[in-house]
Amino acid sequence: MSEEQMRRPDGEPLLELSGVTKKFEGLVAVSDVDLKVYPREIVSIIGPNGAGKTTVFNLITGIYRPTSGQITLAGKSIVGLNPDQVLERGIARTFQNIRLFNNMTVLENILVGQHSQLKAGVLGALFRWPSVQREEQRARERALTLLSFFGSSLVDRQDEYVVNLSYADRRRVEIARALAASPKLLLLDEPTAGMNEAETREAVQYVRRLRDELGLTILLIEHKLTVTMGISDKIAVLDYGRKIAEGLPEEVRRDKRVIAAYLGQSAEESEQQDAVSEASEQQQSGIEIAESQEIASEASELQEPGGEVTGQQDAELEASESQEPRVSKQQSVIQGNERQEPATGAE
Ligand SMILES: Nc1ncnc2c1ncn2[C@@H]1O[C@H](COP(=O)(O)OP(=O)(O)OP(=O)(O)O)[C@@H](O)[C@H]1O
Repeated sequence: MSEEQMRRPDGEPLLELSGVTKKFEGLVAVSDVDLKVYPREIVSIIGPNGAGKTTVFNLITGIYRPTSGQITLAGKSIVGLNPDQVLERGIARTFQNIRLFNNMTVLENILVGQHSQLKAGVLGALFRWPSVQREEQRARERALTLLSFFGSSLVDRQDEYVVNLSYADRRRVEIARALAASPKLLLLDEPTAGMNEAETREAVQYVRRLRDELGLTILLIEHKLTVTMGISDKIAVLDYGRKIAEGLPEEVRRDKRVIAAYLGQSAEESEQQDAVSEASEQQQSGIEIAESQEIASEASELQEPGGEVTGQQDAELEASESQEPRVSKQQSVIQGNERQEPATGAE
């Protein structure tokens, strides 16, 4: 029995990608990727900017349709489903750039997430039939239960406009909204982006609790390697759209192809770019964190001795995560094009 078979969790994969390829005209964004995610696993996808991570998320969630290959959830194909249908099947996600309704309250945002599960029709909502009122009451109670997963502070702020929340709180609300759809599989796109060290530590804990207490299976994209290494059962590494490595965090950390994929520039260049990118991220989120503290602490976390990866290599690895995309022109296309290819009906 191979090592992979020995440590493979029991049962069938919840999510399986087989030979998935996505081409955008001349560009192969994702190339022949295989990935199995078993129930209750936390699996991370990492890779340099432009490696294809977000495209994989967009393929799984029906924003894009694979050029070729198969994607199954619990053994059934989800290729060709649109994003709402994928959500109904049990895959919810959060976004790298938080997508909440800023002019709605915390509670209202969660209620929107439950919308697809409510039965009240237009007439019922208009005339406020008792059955509708009862359903609304249940939805509110459930929304509060979901918020309480993150402690009492968000429950206390349920009537606050989302725009007034800290960046970390908005990320929590976004996860609570994703949970409102009762997913089996949760896709988290950079769940700790823009967070300070303490918030990041807390986020790591609640990602674990999502699995341990709610039984969710989690696939995440995360740029902070300290987070990924600490939290993942398995890590898949993409580079130029190809999966170049997959395995336990320790295996991936020592993989020569992975190190080579990350080490494209000098540590000094990387650190400068990292500082600029961290600063703009913090500014956008409105969080005032001493950028130097963040960088210093990231660097010190990465200075653990041992293994084939030296402290410097590791710092370079971390720093290079924030470099500009390799294909910056195309990168700008992503933002505008993300929804330009709505998937058609189910296959
Ligand atoms: N809609 C699109 N049209 C054309 N090219 C695209 C589109 N979406 C993504 N790409 C290209 O596909 C490649 C992979 O992009 P993707 O956003 O998936 O990478 P990533 O690993 O998520 O990067 P990052 O870490 O910077 O978010 C990039 O070269 C990108 O420019």
